[in-house]
Parts: sequence; C-alpha cells; structure tokens
Amino acid sequence: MGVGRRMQKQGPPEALSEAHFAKLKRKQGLPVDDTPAVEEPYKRRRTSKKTDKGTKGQRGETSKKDAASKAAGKQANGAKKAPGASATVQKAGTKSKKARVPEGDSDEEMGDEFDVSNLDDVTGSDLDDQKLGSDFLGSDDSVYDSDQETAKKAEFVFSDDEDDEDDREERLTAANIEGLSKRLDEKLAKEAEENEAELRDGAIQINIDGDKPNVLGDDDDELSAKTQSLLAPDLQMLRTRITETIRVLEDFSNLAEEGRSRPEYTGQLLKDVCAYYGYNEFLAEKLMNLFTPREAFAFFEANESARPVVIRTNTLRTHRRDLAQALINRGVTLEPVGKWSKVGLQVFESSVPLGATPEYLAGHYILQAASSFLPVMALCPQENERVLDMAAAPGGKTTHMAALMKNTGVIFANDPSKARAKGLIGNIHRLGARNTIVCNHDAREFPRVMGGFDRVLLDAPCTGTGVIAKDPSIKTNRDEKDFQTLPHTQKQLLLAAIDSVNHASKTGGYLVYSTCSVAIEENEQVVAYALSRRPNVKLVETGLPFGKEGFTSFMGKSFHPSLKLTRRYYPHLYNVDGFFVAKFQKLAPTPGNAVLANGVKDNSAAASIAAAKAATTEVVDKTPIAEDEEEEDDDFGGFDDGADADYMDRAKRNAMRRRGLDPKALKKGQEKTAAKEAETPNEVVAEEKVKVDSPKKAESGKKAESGKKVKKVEGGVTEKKTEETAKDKTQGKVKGPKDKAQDKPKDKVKKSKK
Ligand SMILES: C[S@@+](CC[C@H](N)C(=O)[O-])C[C@H]1O[C@@H](n2cnc3c(N)ncnc32)[C@H](O)[C@@H]1O
Repeated sequence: MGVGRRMQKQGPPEALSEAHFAKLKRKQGLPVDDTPAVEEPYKRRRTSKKTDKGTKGQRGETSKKDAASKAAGKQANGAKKAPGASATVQKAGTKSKKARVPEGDSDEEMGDEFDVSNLDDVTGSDLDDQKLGSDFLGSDDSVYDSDQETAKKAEFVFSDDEDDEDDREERLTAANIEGLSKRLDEKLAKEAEENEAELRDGAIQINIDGDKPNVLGDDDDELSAKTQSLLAPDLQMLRTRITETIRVLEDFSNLAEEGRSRPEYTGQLLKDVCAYYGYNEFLAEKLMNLFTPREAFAFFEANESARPVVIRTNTLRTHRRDLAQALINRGVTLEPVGKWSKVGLQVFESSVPLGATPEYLAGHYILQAASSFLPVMALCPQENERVLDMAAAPGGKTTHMAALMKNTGVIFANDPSKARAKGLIGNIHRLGARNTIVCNHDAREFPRVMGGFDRVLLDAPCTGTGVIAKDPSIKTNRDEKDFQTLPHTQKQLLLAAIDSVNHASKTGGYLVYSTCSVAIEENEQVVAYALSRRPNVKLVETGLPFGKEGFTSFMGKSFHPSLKLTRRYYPHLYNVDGFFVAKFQKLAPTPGNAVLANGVKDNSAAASIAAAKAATTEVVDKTPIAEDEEEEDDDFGGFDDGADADYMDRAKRNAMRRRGLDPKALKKGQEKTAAKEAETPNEVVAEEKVKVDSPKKAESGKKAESGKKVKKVEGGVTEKKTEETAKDKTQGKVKGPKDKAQDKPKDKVKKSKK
C-alpha cells in the first residue's frame, strides 16, 4: 500500500501533543528531547489536581511513574549525545530534533506500553461508549497518567534513513504502528506541500503577463482546443488552471479579468473538472454546488484515492485486541480506526488476503467501510428489542446491530434482492448472528408486512455519490433520471420506515435514515419530505461524535431548521466514504389517512396534521400478514398454515378493522364459507375467501388464477385436469384437500405435508 489518503486516520482530525509521548519514552528509558513540552495550562492544572486528590493507589502509581520517567530522562539525555540518531521526536509547535534510539530496541522497549493488550476489551456496544471514552493508545488509564487523559498522541518520526525505515517496517508490530502512521501522514503533508509549490510555479507560468490569471483564455488556445476536441489535454496544465480559477473565484474583485463574470469562471472550472477527473457535466455540477470551489476541489481529489481498508471486529465472536493480535501475527499492519469506534481496525498493509484468513472465515471480523458504522451507532439498538433493517444486504449493518444487541431480541433483515439476500444470509451465519430473521420484500410494503418495531434502520438504495473512490463508474453513469427516481423511492421507503416504528416502544421509537450519497435530493430533501408528510416524527441528535451538519437551506430552498441535526460525512474531511445520517423519533401513531397517503390518498401536510390530531390509535398492523399467493419455492421457506392460523386470523381481523370493516363479518363469512365449501368446488371457495380478505388480494388472486389458467392450458396436461374438474362438477363431486394434494406435483405435496 502506498502512502496516501488511505494512510490518514479516519474521523475527526486529532490534535497533537508531545507531552504524553515523551513521558512514555522516558518511562521506557528511551531518549527524549529535553525541551519541556508545551502543554496547555488547563492540562497541567488537571494533572496536579488529580495527583493531589487521587486515591492512594493512584498516587503510588503516579509517583512510581514519575520516578521511572526521571530515571529514563537521565538515560535519555545520555543517549541523545550519542551520534547516529535513528529516531526523532517532533515537538508540537517546535522544530523537530533527532534523538538516538538504541538500534532494534524500540519495538521491545515500547512494547509494554504499546502492546495490543492495551486495547480495551470490547464486548459491548459502541454506543455505550459513544461519548467516546478510552480506546487503544488513547486514554487507557493503565497506560497513561491522569494528564494524559487529555493529552493527544504526539508525533513519532522515524529516521530519514531509507534502510532503517525499511527494516523497521519489516519488524512492524503493534508497538510502532502508530509511529509509522504518523510518519506516513507527515510524508503526505510534505507531498501536498510540494504539490502546492508545483502548482504555484505553474500559476506563475500561467500568470506571467500580469497579476490577474488569464484562466479563461481564448477558444483558440492550445488547452481549450484540446479540451473541446476531446484530445488528451495536458493534465498538469488543466490542474493548474483549476487551481487558478479557484483562486480567482475566491478573490473575485481583485483577481478577475475585467469584463469577465463569475459564471464564466465557474463554467470554465466545471469544464476543467469534467476533463481532469472524468465526470459527466451533470454530476460534476451537482457535486460542485455542494461546496465552495476550493472544497469541491478537495472533494474531487479525495475521490481519486481509495479510503482505508477497515475491518469491524465481531464482538459476538472475539475481542478487538485478540483479533488485532491474531492478525498482526499473520503479518497484517493495523491500528484502531479512531477513538470514535471501539470495534474498527484500520488495515495499513497485509501480506494475506483479508477475506480469507482463518479469523475471517471464523467470523471474527467483517470488511466494512468506517462510515458504515455510523448509522448503526446512531440507531443504537438495545438488547431485547425488535428491530427492522429495511434494506439489509449484504448485512454489514445487520450483523453490527446483532453484536450490539448481544444476539438478544430480534432483527428482521429485509432485502428485496434475492441474489443480495444470499450474501446477507452468508454473513449472518459466518458472524454468528442468531437473533436475525431474513425476509425478502420491497420495503415499501412495510408495515403491511409487519410493524411495531422498537427501532428501524433504513440504509436506503442510492446513487452512491459518496463512494466514487470505490466505484469510479458513478462519475459517468449517473444522470438526471437517477436523481429523480431514486429520491422518489427513498421517500416512499422512509414513510414506510416511519410507519413501521412503534411510537410507544418503552426503549426505542427511533428510526435512522442513511445513504452513501452526498446529494441533497437523496438526503435533506427526502428527510424534509418525510417531516412534511409525517407530523408524528421529529429529528433528534444522532449522537455521533463527528460529522458536518446537514443543510438547512440550499440554493434558495429552505428546510426545517432541525435538519441541522442530521450529519454529513465527506471523504476529504474525514477520510471516510461520503455518507448521510438522520435520526428520527416517532412521537405518536401515524395518522390514519397518512398510511394511505403512502402513494395513494390525500397526502398534503395539512391533511396529515389534521389526521394526526384526530388519530387516537395506531393503525399499523403489528402482526405478520400471511401471503395468499402460491408458496414460492425459494430459500426463505413458507408459512406453516396450521401453526400460523391464529396469527393469520388476527391479521385478517386487523386488516378488516383498518379498512373500517367489522371483523365479526369474518367469522360469519368463515361460517358461510364452510357451509358453501360442502357444496361448491374448491376453486370458487378460494376466490371468495380472497374477496373477504382484501379487494386487492382478490384482484391479484384473480390475476394469478387467470395466469395459472393460461399456464395450465399451455401445459396441455392440465387441460385434461380442467376437463376432469368440469366433469367432476357436472357429477356434483367436490374435491377434498386430499384430492388436491394428489393433483399437485410430488415436491409440492412434500412441502405441504411438512
Ligand atoms: C446501501 S445497500 C444496503 C447495505 C446494507 N445496509 C449493509 O450495510 O450491508 C441498499 C440495499 O437496498 C436494497 N433495496 C433496493 N430497493 C429496495 C426496496 N424497494 N426495498 C428495500 N430494499 C431495497 C438493495 O437491494 C440494496 O441491498
């Protein structure tokens, strides 16, 4: 793996402090620069306060550490005088100084402090720790002094000597990976600086005629001609022009050429971005509109490099420190993904395929992008809850929820794609999620399928504008139609998700909506739509430790102010996939007419509000509704009609109530039906039953029937059967269930016997 954005830490950037690192080194007898660390005053106060007021044990520990660090300090000073420095401790805010580290000692000596055993035992929820306490090398009390609680990791820079570096990389262990990571970050920063300098040089060339960059040029200049004629343009020149245009747009009054308008520059920038990065103009413009020109540039740049490989520890099977140790032993270089997660490990380098290690096969981890942790952390499912994952395949988030719920309660993991559901089932098995039921519906059918969930996750299908680094084809294959059809589906799904939540849940009543897109149409606009259609929900804090606030206004459109509670994630800001997370709380039942509003009836906001006021009971049917359709031979199994009879009856009664019908009519209908059954052929009875159930089902029943008939005639064999039936009818014979079973193909008979 090369140096790049992949190597940067994910999540919010961390502040650096020398104090903590120097102390560790002193304690280990390693050389440290004796220039006193620049500490923030409040940190020193906290230290002394804690030392004074600490318990006896703590005091003892602190004084031991002090003594050790004094001794180490002396040793370090001695060592520093020796020539051939191979390690450097860089001061925060001061010039770095080289200090000698005894060759080959560093790993062992630092080992105690930086051992994976310092990784905390994680069996519980991310969310318990959501306010983000200790993690890995950060603030484990067993590792750090009280003042280190706030002290952040210091820079640890290795020697510039190429060979030393290589040796050290080969000997990488948990002990020095943080140092390596920092070193790589530094290299990256240096590279970025060099790039900037290069660009400045380019700018000087382009700007040779005067102060104002001549970026708009003439149509006959070489670069424009090449861009227009689709000849490969000079990328370096293009890049230079992009940065120059950005500079002009940032200081328009001073840098714009006379007589040129802002739209001319933005138009030029758009064209150059398309030519340089390979986007279609529609998408590039959509993305550029989200940011200032400079930030847009950073976003497009970030999409050119892959995000770090991240694995999520499956706490149903192992602890993070054990997993880290096992993988390190296999030659994997990794470190915790950041303080915000207790289960993520960022992989820097691996000599083994991560999708085929024994640990992987045993379900100890799953390869999962860091930003995919966020919706689950926001939803925060609790033990023993009933949770719905509406769009679950391939199950990264489902299995994360199962782990947070410690395999208690129940998760319904739904996905309408059978092919993808297979992957979902595979992951559920591999990771040992035993509280999960897989189902296979278009989630817009919820809550008719079932409702009353404590929490619902809707990780919606989207255009994927947040994951362009993963799939660059998105740059060219997303068009206007996608940004109309997908948001439409997302809105329908979100209403269905809201209606599936039990507002009266004792522990929950929450819903999280997420996408891996950064487009407003798929995020804020969808959320705003849901708020207008469902006055019985509100947005709440996601509880996530980082993320940019959602837009409350965009290009002249205003959204509800609470939209700022939603969170946006960008690759250029946090080195994670682009993502959006919104958390809702359901406060009251969904208004009666609003359920119908899901694509059918009056769905104006006013009507919903009126209905919400009038509504007293939840109209959502909380029990599963049996399908009347012919049992499909698939991987999901069918209903056991006998065992589910009660449920089915109850569901029918609820369905009738929902439609304002008297459920008693069902009983009467059933009695009538039974009487009729004695004198009517089965096919007719079935049709009438469907009619009682639901007019819609009756219709589909009819369709299915007519379809079947066509099929039957086509089959030829059943033509005979139809004749037989007619014969039976004329002879007044009624086929019993036994006869019917005999008519069925063998495998179907087996199934119904089951
Ligand atoms: C972003 S992916 C979900 C990823 C999944 N949550 C995870 O973490 O592994 C979106 C999923 O939505 C599913 N999907 C598409 N249309 C849907 C619909 N109408 N109802 C439910 N799911 C749908 C797709 O099959 C796809 O698996």
